[in-house]
Amino acid sequence: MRSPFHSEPPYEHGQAARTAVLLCNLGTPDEPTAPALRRYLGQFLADHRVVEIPRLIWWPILHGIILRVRPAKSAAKYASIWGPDGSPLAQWTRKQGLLLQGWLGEAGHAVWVRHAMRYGNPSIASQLDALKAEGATRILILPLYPQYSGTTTASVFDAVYAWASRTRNVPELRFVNHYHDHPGYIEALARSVEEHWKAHGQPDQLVMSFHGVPERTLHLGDPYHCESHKTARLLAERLGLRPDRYRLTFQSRFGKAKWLEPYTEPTLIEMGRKGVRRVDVVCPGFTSDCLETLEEINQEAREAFLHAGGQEFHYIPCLNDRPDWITALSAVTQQHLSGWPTAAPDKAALEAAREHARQGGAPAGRCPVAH
Ligand SMILES: C=CC1=C(C)c2cc3[nH]c(cc4nc(cc5[nH]c(cc1n2)c(C)c5CCC(=O)O)C(CCC(=O)O)=C4C)c(C)c3C=C
Ligand SMILES: [Fe+2]
Ligand SMILES: [Fe+2]
Repeated sequence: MRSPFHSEPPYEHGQAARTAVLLCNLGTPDEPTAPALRRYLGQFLADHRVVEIPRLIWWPILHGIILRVRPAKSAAKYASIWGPDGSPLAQWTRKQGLLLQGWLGEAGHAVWVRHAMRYGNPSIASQLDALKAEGATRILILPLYPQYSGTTTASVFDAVYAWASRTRNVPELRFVNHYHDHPGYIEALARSVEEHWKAHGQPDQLVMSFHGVPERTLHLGDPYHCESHKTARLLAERLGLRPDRYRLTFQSRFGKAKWLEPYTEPTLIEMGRKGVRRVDVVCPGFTSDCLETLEEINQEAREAFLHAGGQEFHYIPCLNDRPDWITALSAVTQQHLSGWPTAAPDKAALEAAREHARQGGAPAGRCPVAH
């Protein structure tokens, strides 16, 4: 009989414990085309965390109507924001991963950073497989959503649990729920607004627009509404804005149900009609520019405000690759890594751990590496 010690991995000796961070974002289509959108929306809108309608009712609507009509319309919107390197959300998320890896390295942590998408590519499962194959034994799951919502954060966690349920040797896992009130995050937001104001002066009103969710999620206990309000209050306080100088609104409503109010675009139209001359819009819940900020806010909402009588509309970009934002992400990461060793492991032990992962354990009843 095989000795139980044969399957004991080399990192048990403490030399090759390897810590990794998986930055998780929502995802985006591979191309701005109707077929790519159909694949992406098919995966996204089938998630019961996102649409909480019983399958029996939702499935015919999704497959019979939405996936026939929406892909072409959404593809045209994506085409209007697509860059030379693809989807802005994908580009910024990739860059944030690389920068965070560098920042953590400079702070003396030998931590791997990868990024993954909840829908589309690279998937959470494929990136967790890759980290494990590289020898990671401890993984911090860091969603790129500062405010917790069951529709986003918990859905990322679901994907991690689903991967873990199919994995024999599960690494140690930690999860970041939120950082909506983290001083580094608030500071980065405040500086992004202040830099804009330094260059362009101040507006009559600052609109802080967050992605919406159905209102019923608030009554069912989802903290997203409250966390968005706390972020907005902290940002306003840090900017020294009185309550009558800013508004919190919710955008991107989907379907006919009531979502969190006030809605962004109707609020901007009302402001334009009431004679507000200039508004600046910032989207603190989005950590990367994406369709919802570049098209819905900077194109559609801009036009709606100006058409309603507003004179000047300024869109303040998301945190993207701002150094103060990467510093904040690095601070959140370091707080959550506390107690996990992050020193560079012994090279030979690491190679042994990788070999272990490559061999898938002890295929011939014999452990492939020496302990
Ligand atoms: C169907 C319901 C939706 C809920 C609930 C929802 C919550 C939610 N979404 C984000 C962040 C993003 N959403 C983005 C796009 C997007 N969102 C929905 C629907 C819901 N979102 C759809 C159908 C789409 C796709 C575009 C479209 O067809 O309209 C994006 C942009 C992705 C990109 O590729 O650029 C982001 C980011 C949050 C934070 C959130 C809840 C808090
Ligand atoms: Fe969304
Ligand atoms: Fe609330």
